[in-house]
This record gives sequence, C-alpha cells and structure tokens, in this order.
Amino acid sequence: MSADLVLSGLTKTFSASPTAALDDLTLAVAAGTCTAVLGPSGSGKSTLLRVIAGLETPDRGTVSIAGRDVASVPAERRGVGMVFQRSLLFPHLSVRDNVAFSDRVAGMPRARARERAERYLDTVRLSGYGSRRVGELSGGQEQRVAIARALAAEPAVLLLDEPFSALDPALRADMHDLLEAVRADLAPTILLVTHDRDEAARVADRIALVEHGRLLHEGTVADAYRRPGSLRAAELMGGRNAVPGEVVGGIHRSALGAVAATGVADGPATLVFRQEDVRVGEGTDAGSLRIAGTVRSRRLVGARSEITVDAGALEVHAEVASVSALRPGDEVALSVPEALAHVVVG
Ligand SMILES: Nc1ncnc2c1ncn2[C@@H]1O[C@H](COP(=O)(O)OP(=O)(O)OP(=O)(O)O)[C@@H](O)[C@H]1O
Repeated sequence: MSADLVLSGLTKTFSASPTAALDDLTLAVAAGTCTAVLGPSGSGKSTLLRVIAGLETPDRGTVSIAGRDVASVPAERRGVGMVFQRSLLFPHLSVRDNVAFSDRVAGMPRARARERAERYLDTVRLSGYGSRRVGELSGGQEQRVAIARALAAEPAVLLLDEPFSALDPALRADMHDLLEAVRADLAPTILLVTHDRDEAARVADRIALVEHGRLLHEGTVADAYRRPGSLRAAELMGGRNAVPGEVVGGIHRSALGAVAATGVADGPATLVFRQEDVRVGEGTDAGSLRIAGTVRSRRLVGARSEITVDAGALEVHAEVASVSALRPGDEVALSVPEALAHVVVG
C-alpha cells in the first residue's frame, strides 16, 4: 500500500502574495519511507502538502505517485490521506463512523465499513472506543481517530501536517510510538510536516528543509544534523557553532586550524559543528579540534546546560552535563572530533 512520491519543479504563487509559496521544489520520497519537512513559518510546508493532496493546483511542476503524474486525478482518487494539526472529525458521528466515513462514501455497506473501521481503530490502539462521540475524546485520542480515518482509505501516501503539535509531550511521545507501529504494519509513504527537530529525528528516515518555498537540504536525519548542505541548513537544524574560514585546495583554514574539506570549491566557507559534539577537555584523539577560552555564560537546556565560551574572536557553544562545575569566568579547554565538524560553502 505504499508508492514512490516524486515532486518535480513544484511552483505555486498565490495571487494575494508577492512571493512564491513553492519555488521550483523537487523532492523524492521512496515507497514506504518517511520524510519530515522542516522549515520556518510561512516557508511553504502546508502548501506543499495541499498541492500533493490535490487541494491546490501548482502553477508549474508535477506530482507523481507510483510513477504516475496525478495532475488530472482529483483529490479523492489520488490515494493520498491527510491528517491536520486539528483532527477535523465529524462531531455528530461516532468514532467508528468517523473512521468508516470514506468507505461509506465509496458505497460500502454500513456493516462492512464499520467492521473495517474497527480494524483501524485497533491499529491506532483505540479498540473499544468505536461507540463514543468525538466530544468524549482527549486531544490525543482525537488525533488517533484522525489517523485511523486516513488509514482506512488505504492511502499509498500519508500526509501529516503538524498532527501532534497541539499535544502535550507525553501524548506526543505516544503518538510517535503509534506512528512507528503504523509504519511497521502498513508502510505508507509518509511526508510529515513538523516544527520539531526531535520529532523529525524520532519518526522520520529523512529530513527535507524548506525555506521560501525552496528545498534547502534533503538527506538522512543524521546528515541533516551533522552534514547540513549549507550554513542556513545548519542553523535551521539548531546548530550553534559556525567558524568562518576559507577553503584552498580541499583544506579549510580557520581560527580552529586546518580541516579536510574534500569536494568543497575554493573560496569562503564555514566550519559547522554541533554544540552536543563539543567535549570539555583537551580530547585525546589526534583528529580533534582544540579550543581554549573563557566561559562567558551558562543556561539550562532541558536536563543539560549550554555554555558559551569566548575563544579569542570566536564564540563557541557546548552542551555540558547539568552537574558540570563550569561557571562564567572559568577557563576551559574544549575539543571537537574532526569527523563531527563539517565544512559548508558560504
Ligand atoms: N490560500 C492562500 N492564499 C494566499 N496566500 C497563501 C495561502 N496559503 C498560503 N499562503 C502563503 O504562502 C506562504 C506559505 O504558506 P504555508 O502555509 O504553506 O507555510 P507553512 O510553512 O506551512 O507555515 P506554518 O509553519 O506557519 O504553518 C505564506 O507566505 C502564506 O502566507
């Protein structure tokens, strides 16, 4: 029940808006995989999903599902299911009849459609809830029903538009487990729009970064974090360290010394590395970048702390354990394994 999804040169400008919501966006999602779409507010993520679903028509470009251009296929025949931030369930129907809705519209007899609905309610771990009214459900349960309803239509492609963002962290974690179970069971091809990098890392195979309607970076989750395609991509992935320098002959030179930059053209380039990858101490392995400086500030980041270190003209950010004794004013030696530093153009 999964299919390759290929988007090619998608462009969409709304008449009310001077700039393109989608600008020549090309992206491929392999059958049965999940790509998370991350990007700032207004970058075109929802428009992208709406174009794929057939709810908007692109000015240019194509959407292909299982190798077929779906331009002339109406939304309800595309084999695409969509779940939004708000569940948009029918309040006057029972949970079971909400899930059975698409089968009923397709003409399936009520008893059979309800039987199938129960199966999908079981998939989203809501068996026993079929007779309830939507108003009797929690937000998390409502989203489960919305997912069951989308799955009951057996979509080859499942589009999720910030489906968990209104849920509290514990419920969100439950939903991530649920999505994993759905993927193992039914393997739809999924495009998940989210603002939450951790969510993307938890549930997706790959990350697509979108800004101003353009694709900035596409790759595995690990690469999005550690090998971003550009300085902007590094920033959007929450990377806090960027050291300007210059590449000459495949070597990047900066205040941190020389680092291999294979394949990067000569010219200005920036060395990026994650705050999570900076270690306190000199680092024993030969391939480490060493940084000496003074702690300027320290702030809590969840259960850990982040320190900002002044190292000459450089500002370096490092995550440390909350029990770390480092305080503003302390001298500190830091190191970064060279393999975890990455050179981007610009
Ligand atoms: N129906 C519409 N009419 C006019 N402009 C629109 C319409 N829908 C979206 N836009 C514009 O297109 C751009 C992209 O919007 P879109 O909703 O796709 O962004 P987004 O990345 O999903 O944002 P967010 O993260 O805030 O949900 C924005 O500038 C928005 O104002």
